Amino acid sequence: MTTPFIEALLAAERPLVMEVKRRDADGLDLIAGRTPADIVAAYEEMGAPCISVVTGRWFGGTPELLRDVARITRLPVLQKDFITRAGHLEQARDLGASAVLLTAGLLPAVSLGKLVTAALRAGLTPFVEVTSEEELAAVPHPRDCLIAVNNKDIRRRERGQAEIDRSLDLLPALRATGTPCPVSASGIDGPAAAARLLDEGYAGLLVATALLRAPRPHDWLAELDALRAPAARQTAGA
Ligand SMILES: O=C(O)c1ccccc1NCC(=O)[C@H](O)[C@H](O)COP(=O)(O)O
Repeated sequence: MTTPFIEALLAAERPLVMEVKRRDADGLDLIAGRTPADIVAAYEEMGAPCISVVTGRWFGGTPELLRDVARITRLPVLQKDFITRAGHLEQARDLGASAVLLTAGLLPAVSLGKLVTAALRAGLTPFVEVTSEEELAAVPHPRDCLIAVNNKDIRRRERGQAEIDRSLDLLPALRATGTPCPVSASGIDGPAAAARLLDEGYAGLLVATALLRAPRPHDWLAELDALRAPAARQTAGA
């Protein structure tokens, strides 16, 4: 089963989930005086197939930020927060989310299973983040989930260096689950890392800090396009 969030990403020529996030892992401002509407308009203009909104407090988010973004855009919206209960899923849907982050490393396997099932029943795409094969093995219904490898460690508040090799190493295991849209998330700091992940076979990437900090985001994306292998560009969005 695919969902609007997964379909949008799979159909995109440049499959980047572009994120609205108020603060980086060190608490530094990422917004620079822009409104959520400014950021969403820029992302839409740059061809984002989907938008992510961090509502987690560590990153300066609030539920209202999700509601505001979902009201402005017709693109499918992912909520990134510490979702641990079915009530959070209802709240996400009421605020306008199409997809919800479920962090495998923070949830006991039983809870992850219940939340994936409840999200699917509620019409929400489970965006399940993993950092290891053990966490991946605990993801139920992988064909119905979007599974993402997080290159950072949320238990360390995403501080420190990203490990892009984690995504590269885990890709065969992700594919073996049958998940329709493997995604690499967090710490993708420039066009070179993004191009490499897409060329290696990732169907989508999630990027916040690098795009929000880019002095000229269009140039960032143009460089990504130029770096991607021609064959990969042809098959993307097919
Ligand atoms: O990963 C989580 O579990 C999490 C939970 C609650 C709020 C945010 C969470 N993660 C944050 C992110 O995943 C990053 O914002 C996202 O991947 C973008 O990373 P970056 O491009 O490095 O800003």
